[in-house]
Amino acid sequence: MQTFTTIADLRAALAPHRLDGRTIGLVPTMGYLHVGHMELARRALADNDIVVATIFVNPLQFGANEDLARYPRDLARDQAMLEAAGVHYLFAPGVADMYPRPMETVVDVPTLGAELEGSVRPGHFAGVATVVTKLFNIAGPDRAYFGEKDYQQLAIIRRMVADLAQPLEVVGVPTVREADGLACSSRNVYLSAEERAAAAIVPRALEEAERLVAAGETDAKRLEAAVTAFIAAEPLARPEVVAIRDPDTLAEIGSVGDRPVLLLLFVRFGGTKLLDNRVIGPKNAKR
Ligand SMILES: Nc1ncnc2c1ncn2[C@@H]1O[C@H](COP(=O)(O)OP(=O)(O)OP(=O)(O)O)[C@@H](O)[C@H]1O
Ligand SMILES: CC(C)(CO)[C@@H](O)C(=O)[O-]
Ligand code: BAL
Repeated sequence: MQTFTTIADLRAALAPHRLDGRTIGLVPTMGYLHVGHMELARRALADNDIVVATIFVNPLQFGANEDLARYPRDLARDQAMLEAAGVHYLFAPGVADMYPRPMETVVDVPTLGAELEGSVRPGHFAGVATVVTKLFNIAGPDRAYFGEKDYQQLAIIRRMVADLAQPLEVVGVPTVREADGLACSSRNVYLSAEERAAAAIVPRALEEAERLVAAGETDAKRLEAAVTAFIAAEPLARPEVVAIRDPDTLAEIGSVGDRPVLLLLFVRFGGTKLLDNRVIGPKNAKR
């Protein structure tokens, strides 16, 4: 595997592959890799001739009081994991490589980006949409891989690709979990031992919601309230977003049980945010 830090070097390496008609899969990440990221890489390797992973902790998507400076980083370990998996190229630019000047041009997502996680992270999804567009422009992939764990992010990227006719396929990859059900996440390392044990409440809340719907709950607001109370019963957990939405449009919906609905959770443990979600209903029946 070759690692590049400049846009020009990555483009030079990919140009001959494109000329020879090889397909390129892109796996964008912020690094500190775990088995969830490696599942994206595995899928990309299965579908494409050449796979490019990217590691960039993107300042544009962090709010002023967020964890940009302390975001976990370990490039040598990440390189070894990607190399062992068979990834062909790693693009790991510095901030000056990606943003040599302040960005004048950005991709905004004013409606989808303002709700749910966006309501507690203003500007976050515009930062994501902008960097992902730039990574697409740099690598020119045929397919790009994103985790379903970041459901709103995946929905926004799908919408962006459609709205802007970006010439690639977006592939969503199911969430990889720890033994107790907690979704793998780079930020899990921030959790204290007590918080890590308590965090199992998050996937259990998804199970609880599924149980309530199976038991006949039909009202979205009542279900949100019940799930919020279930999470809040764990003293270390602060539920910030508990929302039932349309799985495709993320629009609010009133009733559950008659069609698949998205349950999206954003829960804080101390200073750490954890995300999870599940599509509940007929669409999810075989999961
Ligand atoms: N458990 C997981 N299963 C599948 N994909 C995942 C998982 N965790 C993250 N991803 C995906 O990996 C890509 C890169 O995510 P990122 O580097 O932000 O990792 P992360 O673990 O989500 O980090 P954070 O803890 O900062 O949210 C995203 O598309 C994300 O959805
Ligand atoms: C897609 C992404 C790499 C853009 O910075 C980031 O938001 C992430 O890791 O999910
Ligand atoms: N995993 C999404 C990237 C972020 O939280 O900034």
